[in-house]
Amino acid sequence: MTTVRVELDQRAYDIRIGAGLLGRDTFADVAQPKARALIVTNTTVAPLYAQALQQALEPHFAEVLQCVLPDGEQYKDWPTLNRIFDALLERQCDRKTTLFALGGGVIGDMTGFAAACYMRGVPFVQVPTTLLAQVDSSVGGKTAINHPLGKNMIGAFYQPRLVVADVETLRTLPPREVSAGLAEIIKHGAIADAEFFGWLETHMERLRALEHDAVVHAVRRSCEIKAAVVAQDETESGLRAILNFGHTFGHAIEAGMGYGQWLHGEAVGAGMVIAAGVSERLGLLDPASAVRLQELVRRAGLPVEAPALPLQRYLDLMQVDKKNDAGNVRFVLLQGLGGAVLRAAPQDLVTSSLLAHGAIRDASPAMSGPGSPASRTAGSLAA
Ligand SMILES: NC(=O)c1ccc[n+]([C@@H]2O[C@H](COP(=O)([O-])OP(=O)(O)OC[C@H]3O[C@@H](n4cnc5c(N)ncnc54)[C@H](O)[C@@H]3O)[C@@H](O)[C@H]2O)c1
Ligand SMILES: O=C(O)C(=O)C[C@@H](O)[C@H](O)[C@H](O)COP(=O)(O)O
Ligand SMILES: [Zn+2]
Repeated sequence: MTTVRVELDQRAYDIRIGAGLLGRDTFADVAQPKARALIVTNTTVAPLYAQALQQALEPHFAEVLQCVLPDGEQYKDWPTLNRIFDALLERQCDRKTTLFALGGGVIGDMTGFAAACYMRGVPFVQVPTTLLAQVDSSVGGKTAINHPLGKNMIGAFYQPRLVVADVETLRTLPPREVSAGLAEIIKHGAIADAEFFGWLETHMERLRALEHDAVVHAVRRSCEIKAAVVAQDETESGLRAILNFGHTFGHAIEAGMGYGQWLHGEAVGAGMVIAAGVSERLGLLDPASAVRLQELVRRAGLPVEAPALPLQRYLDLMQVDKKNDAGNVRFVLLQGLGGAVLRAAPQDLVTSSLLAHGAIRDASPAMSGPGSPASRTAGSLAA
């Protein structure tokens, strides 16, 4: 087992990474022998891993309960979140109850948000079982549900007490979900560590085959990068926004297509390519580096083209983004490979990159001429 520490003073916590951690005594230091634990999971993960976690927790808690939710991004919503509160209240769970998020990012984000709200805050532990959740969503305390008009729009910053990433659980993950996790790993290299980006170029096939040493290295390095950013800027007043590279376009794709159609990691993959295109057009990123990023995304099994929505639809969707400032859309752009900046970008460059990567220009003159809806949006996008 290897451990990464998220340094947040009184709320610092460990990320434990290794094989077989669910079957070992990994949870002793979050034990509450007189209190209850509630495992929150979904219909796909429960039959695979809930029993193992139940057994690992039983020696440490008075009672271990389970709440099994429907599976899918489309259930990251109010009614499904309420089912966690129903489970807690039906069993009269008190404020010592610890929630365990067993699953991918959807379960992690919802369980964390439920833990932040229930009785104004109860402890929670992340037990991520997807690659994406192990390298990204289980770390850093962003918790949320989606709104039809925007991704992760209702939520809280609320840190877990512990993260346990058992890489053995990845063996049952469909290849498409492995690729989705690789998107966030590539993101970490692209924004913060050019050497790691180069390592990913060399080891992409080993990662897609889930070779143990390669996976542990990628999970660990991703967690180190994310933990260092979160420790400096927990609530995204500045630096933390770099973790959103690819997400302005990615979230527009997810919401625009309907949650669950494109996986989050797929949307981020295409979103990073489009954001690199904007960076290149602004002269922040050299063309060869933009090609390297696109090629690595493609080799990860991810789309490098956005879905063919009308350009104006993309521009409208991007108006709903937490990074926006007084109506100005702000993008995380690459400043060379391994560096990132948050800034607005001229509309024509954003449009040009979107059109180069799949968005469709509306053929109607009324939609594309001066004074059209597209050109009105231009004003609020300008730097
Ligand atoms: N909080 C954050 O910092 C953060 C970071 C990145 C992403 N996210 C959020 O995370 C979500 C995406 O997470 P995700 O990619 O894990 O998707 P997900 O949670 O939907 O899981 C993907 C699929 O894999 C299944 N699954 C999970 N573990 C499995 C296993 N071991 N074997 C077989 N199947 C398994 C799930 O049931 C689901 O069908 C999005 O909602 C995104 O917004 C949050
Ligand atoms: O932890 C962060 O900060 C991130 O931005 C990580 C992202 O990969 C993740 O998708 C996050 O949920 C996006 O946050 P949001 O605030 O843009 O919803
Ligand atoms: Zn993400």
